Amino acid sequence: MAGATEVKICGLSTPEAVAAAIEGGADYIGFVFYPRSPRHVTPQQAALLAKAVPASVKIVALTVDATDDLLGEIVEEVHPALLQLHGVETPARVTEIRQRYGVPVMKVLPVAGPADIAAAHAYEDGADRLMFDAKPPKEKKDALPGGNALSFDWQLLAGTEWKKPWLLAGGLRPENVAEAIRISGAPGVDVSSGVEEAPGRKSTALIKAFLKAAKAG
Ligand SMILES: O=C(O)c1ccccc1NCC(=O)[C@H](O)[C@H](O)COP(=O)(O)O
Repeated sequence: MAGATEVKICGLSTPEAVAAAIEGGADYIGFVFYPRSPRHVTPQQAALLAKAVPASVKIVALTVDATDDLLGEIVEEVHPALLQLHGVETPARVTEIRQRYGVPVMKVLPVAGPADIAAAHAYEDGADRLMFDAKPPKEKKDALPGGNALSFDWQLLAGTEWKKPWLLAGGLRPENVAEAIRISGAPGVDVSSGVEEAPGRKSTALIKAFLKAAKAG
């Protein structure tokens, strides 16, 4: 996809939101398998939603330190193109998951400062893709590992080089995504809260506006 920014719309849970992402030109759509999330879907619900997704749009299954049983069920029911690992999975666990299920993996790295960017290099060999997302707020004890509408300093990624394709996430919205791409140099972006009317409730208009702004950016 040289030249065009890849876009992932995450946390979809209705046929309307899935249709808006496809119509708007999303490259990836994400389903969240994490019961604490307002965007959580079961593998069976995701499998139904996935029926409307053309092969040109990749389905991403997002899990957080998932057990092998859950990963196996998701792979069997949903047939994702990518497993997004959003927990504290080690490089060894990332490699193990990739080998066990034969599905490419995207490891998410939480970022608050330069040390987090440096630490991400440990995942370059084992993961197929990387995603840099804002670190959850420390002061909020029950904060989710992602989907917090928080951004980090995009400049931290400017000029960095990676062996694998990567996405920028965290606090992106239709109004700021072009600037985020320009500053960070991100080849891909991901959004959840920035295309919602309320936590877990996606706006079809915001999904389309985000895609338009990111693809133009
Ligand atoms: O979105 C969630 O509810 C979620 C829950 C647990 C782990 C990860 C989660 N989301 C991960 C994503 O890929 C989000 O799109 C990413 O964190 C950006 O979120 P936002 O800042 O809300 O756009």
